[in-house]
Amino acid sequence: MLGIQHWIFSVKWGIWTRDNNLSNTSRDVNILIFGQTGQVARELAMYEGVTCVDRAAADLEDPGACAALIAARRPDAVINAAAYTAVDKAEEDEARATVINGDAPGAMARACADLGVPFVSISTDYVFSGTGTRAWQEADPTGPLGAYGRSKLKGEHLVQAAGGAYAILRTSWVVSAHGHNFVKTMLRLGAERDALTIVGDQIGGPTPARDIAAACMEIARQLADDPGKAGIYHFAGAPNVSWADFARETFAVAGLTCAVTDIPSSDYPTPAQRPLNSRLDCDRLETVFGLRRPDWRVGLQDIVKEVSV
Ligand SMILES: NC(=O)C1=CN([C@@H]2O[C@H](COP(=O)(O)OP(=O)(O)OC[C@H]3O[C@@H](n4cnc5c(N)ncnc54)[C@H](OP(=O)(O)O)[C@@H]3O)[C@@H](O)[C@H]2O)C=CC1
Ligand SMILES: Cc1cn([C@H]2C[C@H](O)[C@@H](COP(=O)(O)OP(=O)(O)O[C@H]3O[C@@H](C)C(=O)[C@@H](O)[C@H]3O)O2)c(=O)[nH]c1=O
Ligand SMILES: [Mg+2]
Repeated sequence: MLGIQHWIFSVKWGIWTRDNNLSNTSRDVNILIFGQTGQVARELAMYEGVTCVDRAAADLEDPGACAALIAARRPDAVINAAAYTAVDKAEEDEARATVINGDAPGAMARACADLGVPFVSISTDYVFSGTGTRAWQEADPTGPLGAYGRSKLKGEHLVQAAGGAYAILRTSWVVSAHGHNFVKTMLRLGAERDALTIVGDQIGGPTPARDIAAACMEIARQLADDPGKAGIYHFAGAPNVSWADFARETFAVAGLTCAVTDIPSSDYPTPAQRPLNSRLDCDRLETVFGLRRPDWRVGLQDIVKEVSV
């Protein structure tokens, strides 16, 4: 049930947006973010009115503690930007990944539903099997290929089951100037090597963490106004590319000379299998929230600049 708390939040945010003509957060609004060091968490930390909690303050291996923190702090909204994201390592550590990516967001969602405040949780293209070439829609059947995808899918199910004003934002191929990601790996390898072989048969939308943070903030704001918008949404950068082409574009932007040869996924064996088709159909998010796919080539310019300074 969405109660008085929810109503106050909606009014606070409404006043801010009217006065400032900005789709941004209010000084008076208090948004709790799980995660502090991660790619998306670091971008969320740039907003006013947010409090990021790290592993020491809230360990997702203890879902009950995460829920208790929400109940004690009574925030106006919660965004979960913490997760077990080591895709290959998850294959041998599935129980831990499942608590962190499954049970913890479930507990957070229930605590938010009890308080009557919006909850935004981030999920992944890896909940899909990757068959075909059509872009995945929100209602398409899931079929994760590995432990990470299965653990994130459990999180989706538990968040949905909690009810409340939730949004599950499925994104893909997150990149930023911080933490571990493909762009940073390519900037390092591209400076060391003359040539690289990169998989060319996995296709998806690279998504700057900064754009994900902005989307999460806007979704939380709109959910406060209209909990009827609760649901699963896709959000990925455009245009879709292969990892090989993404590497080429990264080298071009960075001015690095490194030849890229396309290889099939079968020539790049990893403990976890990745989906070949990671294309996400993002129309629903645009229709309901007015949020469009960001052009990752714009974000890439910023990331390369920020990494090299
Ligand atoms: N990275 C990607 O390519 C993609 C990510 N996603 C999803 O987007 C979201 C954000 O990902 P991203 O920013 O890349 O994540 P990162 O891998 O950059 O960061 C993960 C964050 O989670 C925290 N964390 C991990 N385990 C715990 C724990 N037990 N308790 C508390 N905090 C913990 C980490 O903290 P610490 O520093 O202490 O380890 C870190 O802050 C996640 O839900 C992820 O599944 C979706 C699609 C693609
Ligand atoms: C370094 C390197 C990678 N690759 C391939 C491996 C892989 O298929 C692809 C990308 O490598 P990564 O290690 O970034 O892949 P990965 O960690 O699986 O990335 C995924 O992370 C999780 C958290 C998600 O949710 C996904 O959306 C996705 O971003 O590039 C090469 O082909 N050659 C190389 O030299
Ligand atoms: Mg990775």
